[in-house]
Amino acid sequence: MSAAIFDVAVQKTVRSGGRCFELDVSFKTEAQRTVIYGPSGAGKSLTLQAIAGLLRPEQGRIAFQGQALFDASQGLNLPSRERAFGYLFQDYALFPYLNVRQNIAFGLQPRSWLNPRPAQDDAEVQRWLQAFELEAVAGQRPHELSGGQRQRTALARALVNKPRALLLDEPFAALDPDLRGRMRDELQALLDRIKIPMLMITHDPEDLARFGEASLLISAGGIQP
Ligand SMILES: Nc1ncnc2c1ncn2[C@@H]1O[C@H](COP(=O)(O)OP(=O)(O)OP(=O)(O)O)[C@@H](O)[C@H]1O
Repeated sequence: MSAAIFDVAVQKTVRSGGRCFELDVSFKTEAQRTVIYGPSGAGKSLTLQAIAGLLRPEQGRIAFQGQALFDASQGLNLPSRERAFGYLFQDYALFPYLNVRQNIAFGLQPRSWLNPRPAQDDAEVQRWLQAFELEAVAGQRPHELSGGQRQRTALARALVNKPRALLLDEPFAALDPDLRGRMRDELQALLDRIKIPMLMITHDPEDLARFGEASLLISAGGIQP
């Protein structure tokens, strides 16, 4: 029997301004494309951050294709970089003072001066500039881009390091409805081409219909049965 792509069972309590939110999510998926769907404030982003290694749960375990990434009982917490996932933030989180090419190159693993980046890394940046038709705007900064170009830049940054899986936080929420449709087509074509597992969180039923080979419903911090 093959290992699940994602096998997650974690708990975390977050507190802010006197409020307390309990995340207690547990799911296992064998699908290449999984969508976690739920309302605002349900705990979607916290779940994705825990899987990416950006948020440390208090309890539980996270495994990817049979490899443990986090295991509280064993004190294991693989750093985000070693998990090697491509992460697309809801607001894209592009660096405003870096141009498109530099933003994409930022996704590459940092290397020391003793171990400089090989030339093929620049070829990788070039490859994604071409793939997403960003060459013409490669020297422009995020505020000089359209919404679609910003999203493609962020996706290119997530992909340039050849991630083992793509984690997408509301990838289309910042786009107007027209563009949303087009970018969904683009993502679908991309996933068909690169064939890496994808985990998406969204509150948009259209995303669920389109990408939810497996779908999970989350509300009030937990996955619903
Ligand atoms: N860093 C944090 N510190 C404290 N509380 C947080 C933190 N991040 C999120 N929360 C709280 O945890 C709850 C779940 O947040 P989360 O961002 O996971 O929701 P979400 O389902 O992704 O919502 P949305 O669709 O609006 O992005 C919310 O009540 C939020 O206020």
